[in-house]
Amino acid sequence: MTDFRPRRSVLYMPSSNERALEKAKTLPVDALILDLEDAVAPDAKPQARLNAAAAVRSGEYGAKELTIRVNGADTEWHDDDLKAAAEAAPDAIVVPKVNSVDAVLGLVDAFDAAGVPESTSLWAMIESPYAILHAEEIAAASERLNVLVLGTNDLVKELYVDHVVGRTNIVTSLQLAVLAARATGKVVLDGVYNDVKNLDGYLAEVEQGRAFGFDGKTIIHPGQIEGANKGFAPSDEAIENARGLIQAWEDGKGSGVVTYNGRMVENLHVESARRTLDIAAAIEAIEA
Ligand SMILES: CC(C)(COP(=O)(O)OP(=O)(O)OC[C@H]1O[C@@H](n2cnc3c(N)ncnc32)[C@H](O)[C@@H]1OP(=O)(O)O)[C@@H](O)C(=O)NCCC(=O)NCCSC(=O)C[C@H](O)C(=O)O
Ligand SMILES: [Mg+2]
Repeated sequence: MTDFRPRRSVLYMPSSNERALEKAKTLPVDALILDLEDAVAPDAKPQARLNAAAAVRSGEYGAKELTIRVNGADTEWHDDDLKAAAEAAPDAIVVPKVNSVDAVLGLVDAFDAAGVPESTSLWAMIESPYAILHAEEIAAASERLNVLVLGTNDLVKELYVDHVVGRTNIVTSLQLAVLAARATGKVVLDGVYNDVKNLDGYLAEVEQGRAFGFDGKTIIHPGQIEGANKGFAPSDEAIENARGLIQAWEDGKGSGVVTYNGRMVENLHVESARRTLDIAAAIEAIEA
């Protein structure tokens, strides 16, 4: 696995909230989304834009991946947001409501026109029924797009449904997004959990997202960081199992069938075990 970057916990923060921007410097998240969109009132957008750009340029956020969420391409704020982001050169620009291949291609052109450096990638938010149904094409539309971000609040709104325990009414959407990411080699991040005081409900959703195959979770409050960091990292048991399985495979070279803990081991299991160890090593490196 090359170029793996942990994105277990990806924290949104309103770029208008200077206290939160300051606090985020010390929070143990893998990535930050400095928001200019929904979390920022229209009047506050110009100052939020300046704050987000200053935060990226400050060099005070350690190894965290820094991204700026601009307002959507069809809004009056988009061009100014993109210009400010281009100058600040974050790791990625997060664009909301990306619904089609044409939208991705338009954004890539807009990035070039605004002078967004090549080192800044595009994270596309998948948050409408149409985007879910076209997630694979959207994900494959450009090399520059490396992360799909689920916008489950907008998705629930667009589906005319409610937020329900277990997310039973959007399971198909979540799984289609994961399938699209895996089919195209992109990263995929789960949506946010709004009830910031309900830790048990949040942890259940982390576990569900991990089980579905998401790479990490977008979050909205510092109290959600630990759960995501733990939930999207290989457990001690998984690491130990991966090491043992690889050892059994190496020891058994030349013999026909290898077993570990009573289970058949094939090359594909060894590949999964190596992936687990690579992820664990990447997490250890950023936490060192
Ligand atoms: C949800 C909140 C409004 C709650 O805020 P608050 O009541 O102030 O929380 P606390 O008092 O418990 O905060 C404790 C301290 O933590 C800091 N804090 C809180 N949230 C953040 C944060 N996101 N980043 C950094 N720091 C944060 C507070 O400043 C307190 O600090 P201190 O005073 O020093 O102790 C609030 O959490 C919040 O605004 N969260 C982010 C909301 C947001 O960004 N929403 C937009 C994205 S979600 C979305 O819609 C995704 C998608 O588009 C979709 O459709 O689903
Ligand atoms: Mg949204």
